[in-house]
Amino acid sequence: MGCMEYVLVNYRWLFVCFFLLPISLFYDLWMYFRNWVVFRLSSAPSKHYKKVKYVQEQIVEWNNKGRKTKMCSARPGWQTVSFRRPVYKQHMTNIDVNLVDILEIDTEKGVVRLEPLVSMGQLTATLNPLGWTIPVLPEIDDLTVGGLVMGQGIESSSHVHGLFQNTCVSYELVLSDGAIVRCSAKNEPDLFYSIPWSYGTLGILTAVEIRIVPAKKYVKLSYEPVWGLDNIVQKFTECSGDASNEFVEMILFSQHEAVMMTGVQTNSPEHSKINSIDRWYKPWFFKYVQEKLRNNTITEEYIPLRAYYHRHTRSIFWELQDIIPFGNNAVFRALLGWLIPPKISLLKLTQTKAIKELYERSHVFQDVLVPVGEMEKSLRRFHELVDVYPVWLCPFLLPDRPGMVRPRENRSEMFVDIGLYGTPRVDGFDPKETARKIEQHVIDSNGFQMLYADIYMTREEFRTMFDHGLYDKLRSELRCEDAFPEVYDKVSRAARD
Ligand SMILES: Cc1cc2nc3c(=O)[nH]c(=O)nc-3n(C[C@@H](O)[C@H](O)[C@H](O)COP(=O)(O)OP(=O)(O)OC[C@H]3O[C@@H](n4cnc5c(N)ncnc54)[C@H](O)[C@@H]3O)c2cc1C
Ligand SMILES: NC(=O)C1=CN([C@@H]2O[C@H](COP(=O)(O)OP(=O)(O)OC[C@H]3O[C@@H](n4cnc5c(N)ncnc54)[C@H](OP(=O)(O)O)[C@@H]3O)[C@@H](O)[C@H]2O)C=CC1
Ligand SMILES: CC(C)=CCC[C@@H](C)[C@H]1CC[C@H]2C3=C(CC[C@]12C)[C@@]1(C)CC[C@H](O)C[C@@H]1CC3
Repeated sequence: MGCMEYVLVNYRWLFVCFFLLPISLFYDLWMYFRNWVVFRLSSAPSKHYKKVKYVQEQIVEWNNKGRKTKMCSARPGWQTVSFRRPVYKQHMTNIDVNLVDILEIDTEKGVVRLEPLVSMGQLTATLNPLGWTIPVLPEIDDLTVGGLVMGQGIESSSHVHGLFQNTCVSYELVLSDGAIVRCSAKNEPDLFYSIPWSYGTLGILTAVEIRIVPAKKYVKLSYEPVWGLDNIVQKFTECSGDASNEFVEMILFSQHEAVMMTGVQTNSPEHSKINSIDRWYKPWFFKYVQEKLRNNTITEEYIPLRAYYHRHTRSIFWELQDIIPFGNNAVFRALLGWLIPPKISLLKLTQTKAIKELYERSHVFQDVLVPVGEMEKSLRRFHELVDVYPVWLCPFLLPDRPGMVRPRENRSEMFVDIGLYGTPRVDGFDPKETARKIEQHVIDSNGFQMLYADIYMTREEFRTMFDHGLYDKLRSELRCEDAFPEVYDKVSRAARD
């Protein structure tokens, strides 16, 4: 390892603090200015169909040239919120999809109409001041509507509303022949239910309508420390089944220590208990939550809604502690905390081969979705396999609807997302072998894996985990076979570098 490489691997914070953070700041300022101009001129939203026409033209041209290679979006791999880069983009026809705007907020119909590249940060900045929100708002600022619809999205309100796609009302798509189609549960239900988890392999998404619900100014959040795995699972199951909780989330700090968080929105906070956790000088959220384990008491406070939504953005869950080890230090926060976090896309763009290999060898990013009844067994198994803490636990309701992901018993079922992000502490950790064991556990538990993470399953195993019945039918009807790859060929380890 050369000298420069050694510094970049072992002192990545030097590069991040002195180079990446200032660049992230300029990038944010540029986007802020761009959005401000767009909003003032109101020009881009009115140009939606002009931009969609451009997508159509590219697909028609691809047809005219003989449908020779498959298609995917031209969004560069470094911009996506996942560790891997999509190598498949190199040998496919890349369709330029410049659709970044919030098109319309229709409070009478109760929907917001969005282009696929609208990010979660942009959406909360727009909707929340107007007194509206969407039912499931995934917490990382840079996640996009298109990625969440075509992939999957989850948040602490999912135990009531389901996954991100379960809150969508309609999709607008350009198909492989260049035609535009609009589908909803009533009109074209087969296509509507096949789009989630399809990873852009049925068509190019150009707009989405999502339900909106009134937003209040604060979330009244309660923190309850829980000890002992039995109690942890019992408390989690109880709170997830209680629909009076608008938000439910648990963070597991060891196999036997957790903090349960439940919340409701309110406009009447107790002023002495307001905590704006998003201020730059405040501790990182997960560290702050961990402090709650010091006392065996339930505490409550009022967090501004947008700060609650993006509570894990500042520390990228707990990933930033590996990049800037002193990032949560009070002095650092006071002086430079306002520059945090570096953009995930820039971290990806600038990571060297050595850093990438280091993460590959000694890091895990996995979100495992299993029925709540399998939670205890799964937590024990993942403790044996990786011993990574904190662990993110988020419940979600899986409704009985057609599509790739559905409950086995043909009735809605409560699931838990077990998020494993960090450095495994087990001896002899082997990323591939461990991932295979996790996958087998998920299949045996009638669960699913989030597909942004590494997938080592064979095609047959993948088809066992995800129901391809409706998807295959639609791919054949819409002439997708020579137009778009199968999902497996976009998400398997072989397709991503
Ligand atoms: C009615 C209306 C219509 C609009 N229509 C459009 C449109 O069609 N197209 C368009 O592009 N824009 C539109 N806008 C502008 C709108 O998208 C946002 O105001 C704009 O994107 C600025 O958002 P921001 O996230 O960059 O700004 P800021 O709120 O200043 O945020 C700056 C950065 O910090 C992050 N951030 C801010 N607060 C928090 C927090 N509490 N926790 C964590 N991170 C945080 C943000 O996500 C962002 O990355 C519209 C606005 C309104 C009110
Ligand atoms: N809280 C949460 O729920 C979190 C979720 N995630 C994961 O992150 C992913 C989203 O990341 P993000 O960077 O936004 O998205 P990505 O760019 O990673 O896109 C995900 C997939 O959606 C496809 N896609 C996106 N837009 C379109 C479109 N307009 N038309 C057709 N296909 C499209 C992409 O196709 P193509 O390959 O052709 O570009 C890609 O296969 C989700 O899949 C989710 O699982 C990550 C962190 C947190
Ligand atoms: C809440 C859910 C469902 C998932 C959260 C997953 C995220 C914590 C990870 C998804 C992609 C990850 C990446 C990184 C950190 C953790 C994620 C955001 C890095 C920024 C870590 C540093 C590397 O150099 C680049 C990584 C890119 C992907």
